[in-house]
Amino acid sequence: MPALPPPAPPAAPAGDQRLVDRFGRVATDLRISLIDKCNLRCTYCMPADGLAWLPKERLLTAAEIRRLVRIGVQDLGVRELRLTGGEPLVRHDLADIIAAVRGDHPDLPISMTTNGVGLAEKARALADAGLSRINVSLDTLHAESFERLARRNFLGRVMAGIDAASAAGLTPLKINAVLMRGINDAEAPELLAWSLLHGYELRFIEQMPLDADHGWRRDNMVTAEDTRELLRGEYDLTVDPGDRDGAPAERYRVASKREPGVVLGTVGIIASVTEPFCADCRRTRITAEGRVMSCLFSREETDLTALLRSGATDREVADRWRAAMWAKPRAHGMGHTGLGADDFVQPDRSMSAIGG
Ligand SMILES: Nc1nc2c(ncn2[C@@H]2O[C@H](COP(=O)(O)OP(=O)(O)OP(=O)(O)O)[C@@H](O)[C@H]2O)c(=O)[nH]1
Ligand SMILES: C[S@@+](CC[C@H](N)C(=O)[O-])C[C@H]1O[C@@H](n2cnc3c(N)ncnc32)[C@H](O)[C@@H]1O
Ligand code: SF4
Ligand code: SF4
Repeated sequence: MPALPPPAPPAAPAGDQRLVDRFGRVATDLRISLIDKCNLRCTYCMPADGLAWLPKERLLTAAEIRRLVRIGVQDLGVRELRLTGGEPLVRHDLADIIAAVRGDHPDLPISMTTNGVGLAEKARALADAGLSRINVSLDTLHAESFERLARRNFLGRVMAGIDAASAAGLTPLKINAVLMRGINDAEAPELLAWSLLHGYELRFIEQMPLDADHGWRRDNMVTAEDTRELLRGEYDLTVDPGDRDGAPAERYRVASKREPGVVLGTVGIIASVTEPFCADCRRTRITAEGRVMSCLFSREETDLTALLRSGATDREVADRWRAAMWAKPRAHGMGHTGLGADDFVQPDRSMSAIGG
């Protein structure tokens, strides 16, 4: 944490209070981590044991989250909200938070990224509360690989969660898969076949250096090109001509090699390491304890909770948030892209504690 608040951005033109940074980017996509706690321990994210959870009183309350979203949307130009974690389903007041935000913003797209454990029991209530759509993380269709990757034996619960979310209309439903060399990379075509069959949009995510164990190695990760190569055995891929619109995922149209030209659906690849998209980044993040992280790899965090709890006005909160975003680094938490470069420093926190 910096000792002082970050430098203030220049005075905005009247009426323009957006979250701009020094490189001309405008953050419109708000990601809030609801809780740092998780019921899985994916090897690329959390350690096998340990990692103390934040005490409850340090988490943003439902009312604070509602207020931050209101300030973001009404004053700072936020246009979409993503709820994440840790595992957002672990938060007991999740449906209440969604309902409160939905009540304030009838047209705001509200999505959630989840590991799917417990989703079967909650999907309908979340949809009724006003959740728009959902992304579920699923790296493998095999129980043994699931247990190796997540260190828990919950594949059946995740599958049931995906079914329930689909039935509840939380669509388009996207599946996030991190490929790990020698564990689930050979499964890439099978995961795609399964997703196409069910009408889910699969995205393969390059593993980033955000694991608590600091075990990431650039020369051992499965790259976007490796992934395309794995898929090319079974499918033809062509870049989707649609506007990417700041999305991390590059989308590809998928055709079967057996019936060339017949488009079966799409697949996305999120190549944060080898084909970074920082130049068009539109993200602003708030951690579960209410700190703004202007970049996933920021080493500076700006606390809003103390302001919220000290009677600050909306304007004061918005100004602090804008100042944090003004200081956003160019890319990958530094002045250039290069995860794994000599001058890259991995954040102390794991992905689960930042909010993926
Ligand atoms: N480098 C980088 N990677 C990100 C960022 N946001 C998300 N990701 C990666 O993309 C993965 C998928 O993120 P999701 O939470 O599903 O969100 P999304 O892909 O932006 O969302 P939609 O396509 O709109 O549903 C995350 O697990 C991260 O690995 C970001 O700002 N920077
Ligand atoms: C941190 S999790 C939080 C939400 C929820 N627990 C889940 O797993 O979907 C969000 C996303 O981050 C991804 N993720 C976690 N660690 C990662 C890493 N080191 N590199 C790339 N993606 C990662 C997960 O696969 C997941 O899709
Ligand atoms: S990726 Fe999601 S499910 Fe896996 S340990 Fe991290 S926060 Fe938990
Ligand atoms: S690494 Fe930082 S700048 Fe690059 S896309 Fe992610 S959040 Fe944006």
